[in-house]
Amino acid sequence: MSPKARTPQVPAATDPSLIRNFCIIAHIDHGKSTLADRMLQLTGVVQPREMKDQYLDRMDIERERGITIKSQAVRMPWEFEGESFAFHMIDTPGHVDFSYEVSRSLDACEGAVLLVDAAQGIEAQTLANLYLAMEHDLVIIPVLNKIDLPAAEPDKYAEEIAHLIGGDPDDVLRVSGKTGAGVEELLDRLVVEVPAPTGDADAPARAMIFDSVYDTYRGVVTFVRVVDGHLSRREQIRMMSTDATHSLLEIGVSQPEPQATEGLGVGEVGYLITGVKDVRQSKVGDTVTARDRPAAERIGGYQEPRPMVFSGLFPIDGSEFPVLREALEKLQLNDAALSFEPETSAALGFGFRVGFLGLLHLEITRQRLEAEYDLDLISTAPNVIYHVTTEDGELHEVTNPSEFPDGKPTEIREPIVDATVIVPAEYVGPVMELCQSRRGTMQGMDYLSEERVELRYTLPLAEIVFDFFDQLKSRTKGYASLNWQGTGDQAADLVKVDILLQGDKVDAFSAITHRDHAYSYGVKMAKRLKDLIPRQQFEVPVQAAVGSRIIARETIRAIRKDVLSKCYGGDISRKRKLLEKQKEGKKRMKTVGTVDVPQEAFIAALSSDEDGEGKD
Ligand SMILES: Nc1nc2c(ncn2[C@@H]2O[C@H](COP(=O)(O)OP(=O)(O)OP(=O)(O)O)[C@@H](O)[C@H]2O)c(=O)[nH]1
Repeated sequence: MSPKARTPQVPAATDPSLIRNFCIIAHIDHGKSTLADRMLQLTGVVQPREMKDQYLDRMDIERERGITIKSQAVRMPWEFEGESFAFHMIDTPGHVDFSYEVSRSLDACEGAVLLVDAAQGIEAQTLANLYLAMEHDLVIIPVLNKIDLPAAEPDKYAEEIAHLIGGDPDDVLRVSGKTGAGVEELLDRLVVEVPAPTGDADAPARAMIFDSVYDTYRGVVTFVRVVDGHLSRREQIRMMSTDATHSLLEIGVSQPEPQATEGLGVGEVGYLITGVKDVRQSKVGDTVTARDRPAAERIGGYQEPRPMVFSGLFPIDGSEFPVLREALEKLQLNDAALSFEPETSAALGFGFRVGFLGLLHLEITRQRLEAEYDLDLISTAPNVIYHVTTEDGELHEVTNPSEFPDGKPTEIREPIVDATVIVPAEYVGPVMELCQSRRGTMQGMDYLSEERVELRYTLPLAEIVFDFFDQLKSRTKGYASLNWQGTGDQAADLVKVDILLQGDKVDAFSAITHRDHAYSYGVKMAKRLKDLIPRQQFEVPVQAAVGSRIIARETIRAIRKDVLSKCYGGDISRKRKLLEKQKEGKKRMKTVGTVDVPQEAFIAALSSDEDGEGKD
């Protein structure tokens, strides 16, 4: 956080009737950050010359990818009919993987701006967020954005929105985050339509944590929304899930730079700094109370984040294992959904089995580990959670192919999701084909308008975590939007495919697939390894097997790599150099059984399909 926070004074809006807490929910790229920027400017909390695009997307990685990962709360003053109000705007992430974070932010609000791109209309993520906001009983203010675009069709999409949420198309506000048109009117409407927070000011303090950030200089910064009572600067606080107590070093609000205050009252949204360094001491979803006058009950209603996808992360340089552990521990604070435990692989050495919300979450985490902690990593193929019952009646939870029990299971269950795809009508065919090839079952189809269709499918999670979204985009020229939500599990005919080198299993390549896909996976991996592994002194069979049955085989032919053969004559120093070089080369090899495999081969084999072929 910046040490020289210079911002205009915001009235100490301890009177809850003058507070409005809201968030902006939108599909990715519909302009949430740009609208937030305009609000910061119009309310005067950020001066024009300090303004930079997407002001709130602080983290470098967010800027790089252009997406918002962490929610953040900003306080803004607003004069309306002679009274000074204080807004707390809570920024929410827009991507499908982070719906858990969205739901936490929604809990801190009474209202939501439903922002829809006037040239695109409602997309899958708009719907998903809207349903979440409705579940949280938020007042919805529908807004069409980007009305300055020549391609904008506000009338058409106002109809679409009104059709969806009820009400009159004329009530759908039209704004441009870019030019600022309509944004003042939106702020006025927020004052009028969003209810003021309610809570018992005299009750023991209760504040809920909706975000927690690890800051290198200040330690853990915890974002809270006060529900009851008052948290004061001089108080000791208590985390209700663990009963741990901490002194407050600072309490304050973001405007958006941190501004220390004397305390936070009912309905206020701000931050706490306690000086704790241990990232697990400030849990998202927890309730903060005062040590000396603690509340009796925690604030309920939170959903624990559950990882859906697991992958092994291994440092390429084995000595970086402790750095990886520390880095994961630090990321965990920012990210309540990240879980990990140590894992050992014969092929890849020491690493961690890491749980993620989805593939984007995996990718972002990996990118942060590499960028912020300077680690080089290999990740193994993502795996969902399977429940396998063996003949002895025991139930195994399998998040890693290596845990897949031997022998014949009596039942295997896999997670399934309800997926919604919104797509122009002409692409319905290709989308249905794709869903079918991924073992999908159609649940329904609705026309949002004459040209746009909402398709609903139940699909196995394992079939969509890999490249489903990419496939969907390429089959619909980028027009489809996708959202999904876990809904339970179903029995499925799944098998573990092992890859063997010279008869030895290479653990990093085992995969759990549907029986119908086992053969194509086996053939593909065997081929890949044959191409990537250099010839050895002896013949090496590369096999794919289901149980003891071999389903594919390739052979790496033998070669005697005599580096000296080219050196006729007696230049002994040159010969020595070549021998040294060959020895160096050996060091970078991993030995699997009797076969030397360059680590690059593992990395290349595990990297995603460079030839773009799908799983089907
Ligand atoms: N013409 C026009 N472009 C806009 C407007 N608002 C946003 N954009 C552009 O739309 C793109 C996406 O805007 P962002 O504000 O980054 O969208 P976002 O919803 O915050 O995106 P995520 O954070 O990735 O979810 C950017 O290129 C913006 O410049 C607008 O009112 N008019």
